[in-house]
Amino acid sequence: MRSWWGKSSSKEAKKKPSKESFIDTLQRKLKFPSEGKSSSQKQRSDTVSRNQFLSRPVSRSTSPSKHVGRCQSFAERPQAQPLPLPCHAGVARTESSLAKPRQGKGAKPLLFLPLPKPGCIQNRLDHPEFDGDLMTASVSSDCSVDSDDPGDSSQRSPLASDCDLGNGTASGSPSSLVVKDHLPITRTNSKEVLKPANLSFNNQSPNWRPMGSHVPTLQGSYNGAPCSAPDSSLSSPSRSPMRSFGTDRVVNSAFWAGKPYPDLSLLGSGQCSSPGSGQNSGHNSMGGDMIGQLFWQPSRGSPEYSPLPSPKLTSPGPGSRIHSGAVTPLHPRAGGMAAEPNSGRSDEGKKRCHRLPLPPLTISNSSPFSHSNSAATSPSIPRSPGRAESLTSPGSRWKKGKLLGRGSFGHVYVGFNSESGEMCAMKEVTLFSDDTKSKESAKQLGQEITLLSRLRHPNIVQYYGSETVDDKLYIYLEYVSGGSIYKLLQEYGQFGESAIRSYTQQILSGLAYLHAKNTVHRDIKGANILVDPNGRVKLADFGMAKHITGQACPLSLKGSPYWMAPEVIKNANGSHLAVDIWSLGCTVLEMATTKPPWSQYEGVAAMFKIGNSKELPAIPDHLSNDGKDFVRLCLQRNPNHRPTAAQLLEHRFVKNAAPLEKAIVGHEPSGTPTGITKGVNYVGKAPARNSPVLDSERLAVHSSRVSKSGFNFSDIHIPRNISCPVSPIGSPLLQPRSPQQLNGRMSPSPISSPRTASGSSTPLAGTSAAIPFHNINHIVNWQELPKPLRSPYTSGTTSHDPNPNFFRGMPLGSQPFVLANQFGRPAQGELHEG
Ligand SMILES: Nc1ncnc2c1ncn2[C@@H]1O[C@H](COP(=O)(O)OP(=O)(O)OP(=O)(O)O)[C@@H](O)[C@H]1O
Repeated sequence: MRSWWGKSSSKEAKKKPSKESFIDTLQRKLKFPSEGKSSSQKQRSDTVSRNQFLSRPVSRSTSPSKHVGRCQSFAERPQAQPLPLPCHAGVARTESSLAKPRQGKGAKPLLFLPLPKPGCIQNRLDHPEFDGDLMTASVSSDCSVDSDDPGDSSQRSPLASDCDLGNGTASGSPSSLVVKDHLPITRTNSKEVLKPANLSFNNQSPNWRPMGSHVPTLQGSYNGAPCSAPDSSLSSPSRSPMRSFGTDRVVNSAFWAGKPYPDLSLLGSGQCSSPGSGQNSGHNSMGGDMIGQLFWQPSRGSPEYSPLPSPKLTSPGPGSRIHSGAVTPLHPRAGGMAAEPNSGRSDEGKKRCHRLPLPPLTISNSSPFSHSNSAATSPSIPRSPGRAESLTSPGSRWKKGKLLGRGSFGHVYVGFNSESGEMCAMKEVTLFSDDTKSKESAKQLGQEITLLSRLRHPNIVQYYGSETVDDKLYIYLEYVSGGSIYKLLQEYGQFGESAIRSYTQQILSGLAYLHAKNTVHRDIKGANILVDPNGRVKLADFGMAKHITGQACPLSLKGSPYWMAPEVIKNANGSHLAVDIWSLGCTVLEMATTKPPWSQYEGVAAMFKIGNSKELPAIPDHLSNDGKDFVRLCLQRNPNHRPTAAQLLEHRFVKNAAPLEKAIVGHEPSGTPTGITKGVNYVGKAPARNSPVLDSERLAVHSSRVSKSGFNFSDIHIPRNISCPVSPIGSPLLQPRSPQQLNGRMSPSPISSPRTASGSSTPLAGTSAAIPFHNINHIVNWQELPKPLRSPYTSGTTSHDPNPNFFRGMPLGSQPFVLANQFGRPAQGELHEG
């Protein structure tokens, strides 16, 4: 599969010299999508980042990767230099150091995206400046994601086009679209955005600015210094003095101002791990350190590979999970000045300076993790010998843990912060140069970042932040340990109706919130809906999501075939939001039967069926009448006839859905019925506990239905012992089931892989089945589609295709020419009727 992941060493060797240019190319393409299109855009591009990138070649030329063989011991690598002595003056985070990073050798610019504090996420959402900032970013990036005002499309930026985040239908220029979507990533690499003058948050209170500037950083309105922990590229097991920079510096930093990180002086880690050290960990999916990640084949660090451990490096064993950039030297631009005291090292090019992301601060008041009471840092916490070093690490950073799953564009790992004890999901994507899929990955991830950073809802996976480290992009997300609905279906079979009701209600809740923000997910399906151990459902994978404006435009061919609405397949004009409702109906059927509708057909045939026939999919008899009615409402071919998500929340099928989360005795505030917060009906107690301040927008979204329904959980008896199809295997500490353990109902899938805890979500992600998108261009008809692209639900399908996500994320121009043939439309770019 993903040939772009696993490149041979020789390939890599060839690539390395051009790696820098690839980044250049990538950056250029991402940042200057519209170069040549208009002088103003060009000028903007120049202003934003061109100058900054001019320094790249220098640093690139000194990339350690060029000098280090993949099997070379880490200790033998050129960058394994003695750690510098602490020098606060030299490492002070100053604006000037940000704006004028050292341009010498090794001054490799990094795309640094510090993590926001969840609290600041909240703050940001509560601040109108946030929207303004997004707006600014949108304008400067030609991104259609403009207004962030939930439910108020009237306030959307007039400059926003109706083009997809990833499609750019308005422009009609695939290339430009791709570039636009890269903005959130690439802009962060611009030193321009680091200048206070460009900051949208200058007027923010100091208490809000630091972390709150993170997301805007993604949007290009960066304010303050990056906040990630500095680290050293040196993988000395002993703590580096430079990592113990004084708290005063941190406290004085504008970036850190107001940030409740008294332990900032502990940033950085003295932990050393080798690229192969992860092997010592039974559940460590990523052996080695960040260097290993960065300069070894990405796949080598994953559990499915066997990286050679460096004999010269300490292998902390189970605790040797990789720091996010734990051994990556700080880059001066990435606030790396903090760890580049004297630049005394002669070989600056060997420094891979970037700061590590901070963990998300505790969102929930009830979170067992807090920085003042961190279990992870408690000396009373028993630690295995292998973890001791890890846990005593001073760094507040994420360590890459086991592999959770693989998607089309990257791997998702558990991230663990040994300082706070918190976990996250780290989505890692390697950005190779002139690789079509790499660009597509970056684009999609950029979209995902852009959208996710604006969302905050208990039924939507929370975005924490992102950063780019060399050729890898990391997105830090709320960790939802139960896995996807798809995976649960594969492992446990169809859901009972109570679970379906509850899940559907929660999906609707998330969709209602999303749609109120004029955002359509466009890829609702079981594989993109995660479940936590309490049965709380979270919408995930916003790579296909799109913010829509009022302008009408043909629907883009985006999504997963079996869940695609007819109007999408037919490229008809229609309500964009309604496509999610159709997909939800398909997902309900998926939960009820383990398969989406029309799964008896292979992909394109199914699409043809969906798009051209008048048939409705079969609804299982065992579904209640309410359930059947709900599905029928969702699967109305005329999108205008489909109820909205908010309306569907009033449907009997979901209205009385029982929460699956068990009550925690003594934790509920008196007088507040479980699941009800300020009149907002949620399944579970997430809003009350996980969101100190509920979004007014969310309240607005749901209050109407609550008032209409007058429903109160206290009015009914809610069984607490509902069988919850939540898989404990989602726990990062548990091993996935072996194929033999799976019952006969399930079709083989990557989830059976002993190396993958959760199912890969797309056939393209299959180990050997993935087809680079550009290769799909050569496919001329369905029969030529490789097996993995065929329906995973039909009998003749090979087993390694867990998800019929055939055309998901296809670059423009590569989208179903097959469909073009089928539907008589031109086979290029977006397929528009007429
Ligand atoms: N926040 C999360 N918490 C727990 N697991 C997650 C999380 N995000 C993703 N995963 C796991 O990683 C797998 C791949 O993630 P995801 O689908 O988001 O990647 P992707 O590259 O966007 O894939 P695709 O775009 O093909 O759907 C998922 O199937 C899921 O099992």
